[in-house]
Amino acid sequence: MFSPSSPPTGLLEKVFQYIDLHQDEFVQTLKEWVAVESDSVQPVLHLRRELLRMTGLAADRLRNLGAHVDLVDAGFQQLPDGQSLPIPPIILAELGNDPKKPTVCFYGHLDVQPARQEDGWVTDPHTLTEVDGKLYGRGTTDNKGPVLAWINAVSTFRALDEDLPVNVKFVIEGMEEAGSLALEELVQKEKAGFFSSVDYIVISDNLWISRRTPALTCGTRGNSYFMVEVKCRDQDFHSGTFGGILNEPMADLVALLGSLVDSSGRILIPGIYDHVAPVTEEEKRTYEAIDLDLEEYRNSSQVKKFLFDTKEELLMHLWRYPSLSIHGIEGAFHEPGAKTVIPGRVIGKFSIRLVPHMNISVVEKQVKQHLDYIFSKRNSSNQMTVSMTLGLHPWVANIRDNQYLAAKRAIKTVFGTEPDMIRDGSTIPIAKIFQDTIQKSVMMLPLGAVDDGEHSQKEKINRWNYIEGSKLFAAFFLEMAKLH
Ligand SMILES: Cn1cncc1C[C@H](NC(=O)CCN)C(=O)O
Ligand SMILES: [Zn+2]
Ligand SMILES: [Zn+2]
Repeated sequence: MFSPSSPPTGLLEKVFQYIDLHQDEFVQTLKEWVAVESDSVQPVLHLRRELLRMTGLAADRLRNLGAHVDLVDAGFQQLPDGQSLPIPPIILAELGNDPKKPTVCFYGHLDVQPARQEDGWVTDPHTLTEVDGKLYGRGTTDNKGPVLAWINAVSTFRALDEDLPVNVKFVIEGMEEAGSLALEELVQKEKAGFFSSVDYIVISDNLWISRRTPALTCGTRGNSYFMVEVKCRDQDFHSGTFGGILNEPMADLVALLGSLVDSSGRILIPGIYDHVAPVTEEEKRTYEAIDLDLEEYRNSSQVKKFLFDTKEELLMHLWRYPSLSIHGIEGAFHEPGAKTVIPGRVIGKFSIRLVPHMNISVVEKQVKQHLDYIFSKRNSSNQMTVSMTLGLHPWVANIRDNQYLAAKRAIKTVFGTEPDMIRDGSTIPIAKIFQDTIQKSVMMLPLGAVDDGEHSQKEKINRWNYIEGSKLFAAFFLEMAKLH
């Protein structure tokens, strides 16, 4: 009798064997992809050319699988300085359209964060380098490795001349790290087209909370990003000739930023916690079950002390409570040395991570009211302007959906364990957009380990995660077919 935890038999065994035998080829393709500096963050033409080249490589790979590939023109990005740069086309691809099978659509991105060896990489960030089973390189875990793992899973069925258990679609973009420019518009435009036959969406663009235990992600926080400008005049002053007779913009701004959050992490904006969903007993138990060694996590993060001492408190403050972070000050003097300047105009930047059931426009009002109040108390003659430049909703999965069940079974088969049911403190804006626009089930199925270092120096994916992850996607296809 079949049980999900029994060893793989028949087709699945053949698939796993094929993936094990061909793992060096899979790593080689990842190496070729990592070699392309597809940085979407720095707005320069030569990097946009690299992004175009990366898109071409992925499109070729998909065509070799037998997929029908559309490269959808995404127009241009307008830069603040009036220049414009091309946005790489978005790949819409499909393989199979058997009405008897479910259609699973994978979303991933080919662009990466900037990386320079001088920033503290041991190896060249664009030369995939294996050390002790760790594949170092920019984009290995975010997100080229997971995109290729999905492709490896599909290609294995093709290579074995086996029927694909599901119809597969791909949405692969090249501007995720720059805010998924043009993607929302495309999703809306293709709602009744490309997406009309999609039953499920899978995103693999976050990490486990553990180094060994796989995870399924059930929700992410949103974000609201604020800029607060304090202006005296457009030019800087000399503190020797103006110091003592001005309301200094930096003094105002530091007071404003200092009024936002206290040293225990509590946000000081009145009313901000009003709509945060209360914690239920059932929810509490989900944090207890998660595989997290607090000391190991703390040490590997090189932090002396976190704000919370228990695993449950820590996870709740990462995943289900809002947090406020101060990111930077534009216009401030920040270089080394002792310049005696009074900046004439400065912009403070901070953001509030949002959770259910916070309301973005309510948060915006509360922040503006609070800053108005603090500023008015200072009696400053400067001008303050507050704007919310980004409002991203939190996302919550429907974990009772079939695809979560299929993923759990596939994880059990490949890893022999139940997944950690996790949330993620950061935001993948497209998840909520997919859910709201095409109204189909969205699942986040991460492959990478907690210590992969996405966006950081020495980014890596473990060979084990990459190869077992390819198996996981293949097993997931088979479980989906069974459930349909
Ligand atoms: C750009 N931006 C501004 N507010 C939120 C974001 C998205 C960003 N997303 C990630 O990092 C993906 C992690 N897998 C974040 O959450 O900061
Ligand atoms: Zn990513
Ligand atoms: Zn990223």
